[in-house]
Amino acid sequence: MNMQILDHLPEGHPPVKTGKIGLLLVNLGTPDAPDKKAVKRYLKEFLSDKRVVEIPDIVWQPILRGIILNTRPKKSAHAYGLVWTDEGSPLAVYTRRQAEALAGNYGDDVHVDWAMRYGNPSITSRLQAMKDAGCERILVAPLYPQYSGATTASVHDAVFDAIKAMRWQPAIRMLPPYHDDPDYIAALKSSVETGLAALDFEPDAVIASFHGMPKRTLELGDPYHCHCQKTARLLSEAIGQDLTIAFQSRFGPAKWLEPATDMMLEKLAQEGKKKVAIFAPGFSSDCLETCEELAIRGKEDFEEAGGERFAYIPCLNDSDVGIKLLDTLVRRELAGWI
Ligand SMILES: C=CC1=C(C)c2cc3[nH]c(cc4nc(cc5[nH]c(cc1n2)c(C)c5CCC(=O)O)C(CCC(=O)O)=C4C)c(C)c3C=C
Ligand SMILES: [Fe+2]
Ligand SMILES: [Fe+2]
Repeated sequence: MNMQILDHLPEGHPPVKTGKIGLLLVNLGTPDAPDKKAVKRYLKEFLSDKRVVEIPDIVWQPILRGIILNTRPKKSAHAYGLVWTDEGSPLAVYTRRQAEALAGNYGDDVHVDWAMRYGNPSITSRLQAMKDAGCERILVAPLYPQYSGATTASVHDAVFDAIKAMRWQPAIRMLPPYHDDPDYIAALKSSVETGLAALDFEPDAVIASFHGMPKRTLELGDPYHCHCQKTARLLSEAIGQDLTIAFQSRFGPAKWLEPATDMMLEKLAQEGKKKVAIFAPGFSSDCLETCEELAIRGKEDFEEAGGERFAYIPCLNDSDVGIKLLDTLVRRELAGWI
């Protein structure tokens, strides 16, 4: 498709650009800076999403504004400070690099960009920029291999909320979850095998740590838990090695999916499994939850419980296999458009 500026418009109709396609990679979001103020702003937006915290506003907002936003930002800002890079928050850095690596793969008519569900750059601003540049068709890729209401569906909501304000809406496609896609499993296999081969010890356990969710979401029919289990099973079969599944990042007093990663690390050390390798297949980029919670705190917890060797294997990020995977997934969804 060639970009055109529509001519033959009736008098009074504003000029419009047309004929382009957009590819928008979306990840969760991260604060603009590793300080209390920026973290508070980010957490307020994130934790006010009803897809994330499924408690009526009348009960939740006083807790959020009265307690959580007055206590958590300081602690979280400290954690972000430990992993912040010269280029910014790891999640934003890798998501930007993923978009940059894909840009140009599909010809001049496809604009590739990235956005965050919470914080910046916002989904609304990037969709508007694509529309202004003449994108009539947009593929949105929520970078979550496993579907959950809190992540995938929340991106869908934000995309359709954003285009609600447009008179002339682009056609929208969404990348489906890819938890059992053979290309995703092959990419994980390559990454885990490379990570394990680089170790100077043989792990007694290899842990696949997924972000947790309240247990209630499983009972309400969210497929997230099943998707995580299936990813781990397929990967375990592919690498011919047992994997220990665990769920990290518990938030709030409700019961979350189990076993919890921190408890599992303690248990393994106490059972005499003193050498472990851990990786996070549900995160397409390294972020606070992997760089700080797993690689720093997880290691400390494991060693305090008597563990001796601990290795963290990075996410797919913008590695060659990671980019090849994203390219394969995206090309499939762009079929018929390019
Ligand atoms: C990968 C999928 C994710 C799911 C599922 C998910 C659910 C979920 N998360 C919270 C609460 C928090 N998560 C936080 C950070 C965070 N979460 C994900 C991904 C998923 N979350 C990522 C990629 C990140 C990292 C962001 C970054 O900036 O690097 C945080 C903020 C950090 C902190 O203060 O600890 C919170 C809070 C809930 C409640 C939830 C499910 C309902
Ligand atoms: Fe989270
Ligand atoms: Fe965390």
